[in-house]
Amino acid sequence: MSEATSIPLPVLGQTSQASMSIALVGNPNAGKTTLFNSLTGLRAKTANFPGTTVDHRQATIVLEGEVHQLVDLPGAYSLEGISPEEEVTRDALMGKLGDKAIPDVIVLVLDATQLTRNLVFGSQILELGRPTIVALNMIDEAEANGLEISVEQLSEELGCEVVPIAARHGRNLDELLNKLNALVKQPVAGTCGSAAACAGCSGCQYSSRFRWATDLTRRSVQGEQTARTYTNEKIDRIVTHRWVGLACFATLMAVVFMLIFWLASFPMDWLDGMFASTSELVGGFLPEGDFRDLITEGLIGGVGGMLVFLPQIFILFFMITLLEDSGYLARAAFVMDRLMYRVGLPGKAFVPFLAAHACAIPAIMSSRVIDDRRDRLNTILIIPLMTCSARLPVFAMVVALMFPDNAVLAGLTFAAAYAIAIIGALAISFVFRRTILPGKTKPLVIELPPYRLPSLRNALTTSLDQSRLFVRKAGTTILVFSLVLWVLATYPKATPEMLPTSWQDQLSQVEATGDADAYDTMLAQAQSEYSIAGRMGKFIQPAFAPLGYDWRLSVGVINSFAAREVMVSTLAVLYGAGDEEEGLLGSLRQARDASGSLVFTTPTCLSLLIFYIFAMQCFPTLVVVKRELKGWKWPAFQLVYMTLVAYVGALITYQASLYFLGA
Ligand SMILES: Nc1nc2c(ncn2[C@@H]2O[C@H](COP(=O)(O)OP(=O)(O)OP(=O)(O)O)[C@@H](O)[C@H]2O)c(=O)[nH]1
Ligand SMILES: [Mg+2]
Repeated sequence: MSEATSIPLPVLGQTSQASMSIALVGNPNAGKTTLFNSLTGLRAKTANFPGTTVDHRQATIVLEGEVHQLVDLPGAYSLEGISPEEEVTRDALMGKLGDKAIPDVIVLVLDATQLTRNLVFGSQILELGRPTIVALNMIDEAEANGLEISVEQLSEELGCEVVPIAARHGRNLDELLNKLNALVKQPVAGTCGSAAACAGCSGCQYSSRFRWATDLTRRSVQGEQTARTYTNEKIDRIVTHRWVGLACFATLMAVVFMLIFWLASFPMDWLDGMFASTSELVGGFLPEGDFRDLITEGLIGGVGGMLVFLPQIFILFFMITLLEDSGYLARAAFVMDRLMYRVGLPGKAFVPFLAAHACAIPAIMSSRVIDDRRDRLNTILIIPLMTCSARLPVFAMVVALMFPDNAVLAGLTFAAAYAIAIIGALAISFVFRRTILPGKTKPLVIELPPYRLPSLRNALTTSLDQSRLFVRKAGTTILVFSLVLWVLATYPKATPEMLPTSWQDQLSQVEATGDADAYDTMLAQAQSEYSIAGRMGKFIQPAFAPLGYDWRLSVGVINSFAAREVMVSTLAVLYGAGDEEEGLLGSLRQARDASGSLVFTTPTCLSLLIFYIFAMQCFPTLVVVKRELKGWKWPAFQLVYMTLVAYVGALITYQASLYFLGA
C-alpha cells in the first residue's frame, strides 16, 4: 500500500492549513478509481468497462501530515459532454457540485496506451489553467505493447509534471505523491507550455485539439502498437457479431455456471456436513428439551442452511469480476444492446442490469445515468427481475435437489434460470413500451476497452466483500427470522391426546406395527401441523396447491415476501434440517407431505424456480424504488405485476411438467 495510507490520520488540531481538495479527472477507463483506491486504501468499484463510476466519491489522503480531500470523478470525453456523468465531472470542476468548492489541484489521469484520445480531453483540462499534475497511467501496458514514452517531452509540452505510473500495481505511486505534495504546498497553474491547442486559445474546435494531440503523441511516443490491436480486432469481430456474439455470450455463461457448480460442490458438501455435525455435537452437550431444539434446529439449522451456499456466492462474484476486468463484458453489452434496443430499453441500462445481478438496490440507483424519464422508469421496473445474489441460495437449493450428482445438468439449469430472467425481463419491457410507456429509445454508444489480464486481487476483494455481506445477513436478519420461525413452528406443543382424531387414528395404527421411528416421525409431523406456523401454512396452502407446494413450502413463500433468501432458512427449520445427519439437502430430499408422497419432485422444483425468478420479494428494493420515483405508485405496481407473473408462470410450469413428466 502507498505511503498515503500508511501514515496514521493525525489528531484534530495537528493540521495547520485548511485541507486542499484534489480531483482525479480523465477519460473513462483511464484508471482513476484504481488510483483513488490505491491512494486511499478504499475499495470503490473499478472495472474494465467505460462508465463504471457515475458519481463523485471522496476520501481523505495524508501528505506529510496534512489531510486533504481526494475526489474520484466519473470519466468524461469532453467538458461540453451531455451525459449525466460528464455533467457531474464538469460541475465538480466548476465548483457547482452541491456545496463543493472548485478543486484546488487536478490530477489528470491519462491512459498511456491511448495517449492521443486521452490528450484531447486532457487539453481541455489543461486549458482551465489550474494547478495540474499528469498521472500517466497503465505504463505497464504501454511498455508491454512496445511503446516508449518520453516523459520529459510530454512534461515540457504540457507545462506540468508528468509521472508515469501503474495504479493497478502500485508502481511509482510514491513519486506521484511526492510531486503531488509539492504542488499542493505550492499550487502553480500549468503553463500549457508550447501546447498549440491551448496556448492562448480557449474553446478550441475538436479537430484542432485532435490534431494537436496526434502531433504531440507522435513527438513523444516511440514504437508501434499494431500486433496486439490486430488480434484484438479479430477477436472482436467474432464476439461482437450479431448472432455468433450472442451464442458466445450464452455459451460462456453456461460454462461459467457449470464450473461454479462443480467447484462449489466440494466446499458445500463439507459445510453441509460440518453444520450437521456441529448441530449433533452441540445437541449432545445440552439437556434434552425445547432449548436444545431451539439451538440445533432454529439456530444452527436456519443459519447453517443459508451459509451452505456461501461458496457459490464467492465463486460467482469471482468469475463475474474476472470477466468484467478482462474487457469481455463490454463486448457482451454491445451484443445485448441490439436486443435491448428492440424491446425499448436504452443501451445505458446494461450497466444497471449487470449491477442488478449482485443486488437490485445499487442497480436502481445507478439507473440515474439514463436521462430519459420513460427509459429510466422502464429500466427500474424490470431491474428486480435480474438474478440477484439473494436468489442464489434458493436456485442453488432447487437445482441441487433436482440434480444431486450431475454438475453439468445443475450448471445448465442454473444458467437457464439466469437466461429465463433476462428473456422474461426483455419480454416484459417490450410489453411496457407498447402499453404504459410508449416512446423511442436511444442506442448504446460504447467504447470497447482493451482486453486485459484480469486482476486476481480485484476479483478476490470483490468476492470477499460480497461474501461478507452475505454472512452478515445470515448472522442478523436470517438469524432472527429462523428463531422466530422455530418458535412459531413449535408452539403450541401438542401431546398425542391433543391432536385431531384423524391424526390419533393414524398414530395408533403406526404404534400397533411397533415401528418406533415411524411413530416419532409421524408425531413430529402432526405436532408441527398443530403449531401456529402449521395452522397458518394450512390456511394459505390452498392458494399454493396448484403450484405444487405443501403447507411448509407455502409458509416459506409467504415468509420470504420481505426477503427471498429467508426461504432456505425457513425450509431448513420447517423440514428439520438441523435435526438430521444428512444436512439440509438430505432432509429436503426425503421430505414427505401429509399424503406421504415426496415434496420436492421435479415439477415442484421447477415451479419453485420459476416463482423465485419472477417474484418481487424484497422489501428494501421497493423502498428504494419509492425513493427514486417519489411515490408508492410504481413500487406497488411492480410488486403486483411481478407477483402475478411469478404465480402464473409457476402455475403453468407445474401443471405442464406434471402433465409431461408425471409427479
Ligand atoms: N494494466 C493496468 N491496468 C490498469 C491500471 N490501472 C487501472 N487498470 C485497469 O483499468 C480498468 C479501468 O480502471 P478504473 O479504475 O475502473 O477506471 P476509471 O478511470 O475509474 O473508469 P470510469 O469510472 O469508467 O471513468 C480496470 O480493469 C483496472 O484494473 C494500470 O496501471 N495497469
Ligand atoms: Mg471510475
